[in-house]
Amino acid sequence: MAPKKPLCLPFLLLPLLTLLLPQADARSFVVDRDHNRFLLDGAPFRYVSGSLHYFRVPRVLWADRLLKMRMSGLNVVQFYVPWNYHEPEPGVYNFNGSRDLFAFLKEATLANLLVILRPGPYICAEWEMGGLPAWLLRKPKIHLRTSDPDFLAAVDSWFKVLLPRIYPWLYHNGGNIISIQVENEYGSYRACDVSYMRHLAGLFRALLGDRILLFTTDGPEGLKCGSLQGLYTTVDFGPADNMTKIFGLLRKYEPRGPLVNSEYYTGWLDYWGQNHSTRSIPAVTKGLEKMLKLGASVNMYMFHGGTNFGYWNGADEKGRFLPITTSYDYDAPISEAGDPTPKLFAIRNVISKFQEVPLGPLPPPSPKMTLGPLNLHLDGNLLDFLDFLCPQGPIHSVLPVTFEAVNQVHGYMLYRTYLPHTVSEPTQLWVPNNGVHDRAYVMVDGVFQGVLERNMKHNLFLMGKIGATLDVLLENMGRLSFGSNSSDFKGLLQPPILGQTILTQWLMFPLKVDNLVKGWFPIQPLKHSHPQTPSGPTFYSTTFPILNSGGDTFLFLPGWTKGQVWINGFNLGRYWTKRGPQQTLYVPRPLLFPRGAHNRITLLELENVPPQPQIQFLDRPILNSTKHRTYVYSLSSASEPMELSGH
Ligand SMILES: CCCCNC(=S)N1C[C@H](O)[C@@H](O)[C@@H](O)[C@H]1CO
Repeated sequence: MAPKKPLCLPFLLLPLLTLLLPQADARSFVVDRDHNRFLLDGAPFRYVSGSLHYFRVPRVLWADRLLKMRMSGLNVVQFYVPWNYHEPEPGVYNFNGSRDLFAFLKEATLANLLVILRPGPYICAEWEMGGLPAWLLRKPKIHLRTSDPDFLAAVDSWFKVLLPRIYPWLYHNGGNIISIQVENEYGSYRACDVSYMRHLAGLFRALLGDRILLFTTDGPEGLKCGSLQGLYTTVDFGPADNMTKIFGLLRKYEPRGPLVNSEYYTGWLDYWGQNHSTRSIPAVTKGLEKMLKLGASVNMYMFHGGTNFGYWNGADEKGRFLPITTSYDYDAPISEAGDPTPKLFAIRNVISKFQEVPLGPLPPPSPKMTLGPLNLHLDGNLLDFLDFLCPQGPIHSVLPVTFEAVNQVHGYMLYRTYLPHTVSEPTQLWVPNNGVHDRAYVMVDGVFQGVLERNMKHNLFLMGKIGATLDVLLENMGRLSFGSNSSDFKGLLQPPILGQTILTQWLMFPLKVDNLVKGWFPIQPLKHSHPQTPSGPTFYSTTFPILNSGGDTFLFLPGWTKGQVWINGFNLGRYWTKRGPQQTLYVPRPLLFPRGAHNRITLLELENVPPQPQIQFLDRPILNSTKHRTYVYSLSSASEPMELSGH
């Protein structure tokens, strides 16, 4: 629903009223440079905003999260628009269900929250490829985030679809969007292509008109290259940063107008294999109070983080490739499960010193559910399902090709060849130039040999007879969302070498695992032609009813290694119990069928299953376990876990 038209007064009354009343229809949000503030409808306005990403929360929970943000004292919600979430293929658009951006805008209105929109085209956000669609890489030489004509053509095409749909939602048109960000921390990107930024600014102006406030956001080191004449300059920094110094730097770009921190970090992101990140409540509230005392407008990043469901996590490059975890809890004021935390109440208390906070209690934490342990049964080795996973059959090439070259965006692709000679002694298999993007699971005649991993594990040793089938399952762990200026292609980027032999003649099977899991389970594989060893890529599943009315819950996979989970066909995301720090996956209650119906859980375990293939549903998350442990929780949620073993 587009916003309502302004009230239509009987035309005889209007001239009189416009003389008597301030411009009743003069909806406006502007910068007042004379008084270093914003004006909303002509009155001084300071926003206290929070980031919530609709693409990380099931649609049925949007209203709940936005209400909690409003009740926390916020008056604005800030969010990105991921291009790749809405244009999965060139010219194919999806604004449905949990991708219905306009339904989210309406929910924000209903929650009495104004909106700061950040449509990119690049958004970073620890999101797959920073929001850019992977299909851009089908032109391998494309220069992302520059005035490369191929890149700009795709950007123009996308924004000519999106921005006209945004136009009615602009505040002065009756909507709730008060400002729009152009690009994202462009000053942190080595290209520093000012004509690209000018192109974007011109496109936004052409499609959104000249009244909407357009702005940029950069870290302090990025202001030089990220700011642009005609776009309001804002900055981002966290509790530990030197606010006086940074705002002083900002004043070099915006000598007058309100100070704005567009991303005040309330927590931080997590990487698989690194320690869980937190930010202390005193540090966060101290910095917030100092900014509000300065009269600054602030957006807290994140106020509610949510989850990287499916394959949507991104990755950073900090010395090595670091994929982001499935949980985007971010140690945010509202937890991943949507529960108010002590940090929220502390922030709410600070806000209440500066502006009115809605009366009434915050909604309580949602009901939680424990269940299990549940035994999972073996459905079959992934190789047994190849006909279902790749119904169109393989692509042949002398040398292996990338995911992008065969239009495979997410997930997995199987690379198959045959041993050109017998290797009767353990012989090294490796891929030159760190060319495994990102993890490879190696089988010989269906028997799991081990793993190769980008930056981490460059070789393994195997034996086999001439003509034996060598299968290399490649996993895309999420494309770089920050740091690298190069395109993050996925798959085998170089032909593997066995001993001294470059392996050629490859069959590539792009795998549609989600279609299989959604469609046919439990299916019986056509043949169990592969040894049913509980190692290597294997499907497990079971069904289960929920007790009484159920609740939110956290899937715990003690003893499992790494893989993907689906519940009732919904791709819950990646687990990596062995590496951590995340040990549980958030399961929103709405994903589960009510009491009596049977829910189905399916796992694709990529490496090794525990001796007893069991799972549990806990009533609390485990996000900071840096050791692989095995716990058994008693069914009563009050008890602490008993640690069975540490290894
Ligand atoms: C390790 C730094 C990753 C770069 N990202 C940074 S600084 N951030 C700024 C960026 O604009 C935002 O989208 C988020 O990505 C945020 C971190 O949560």
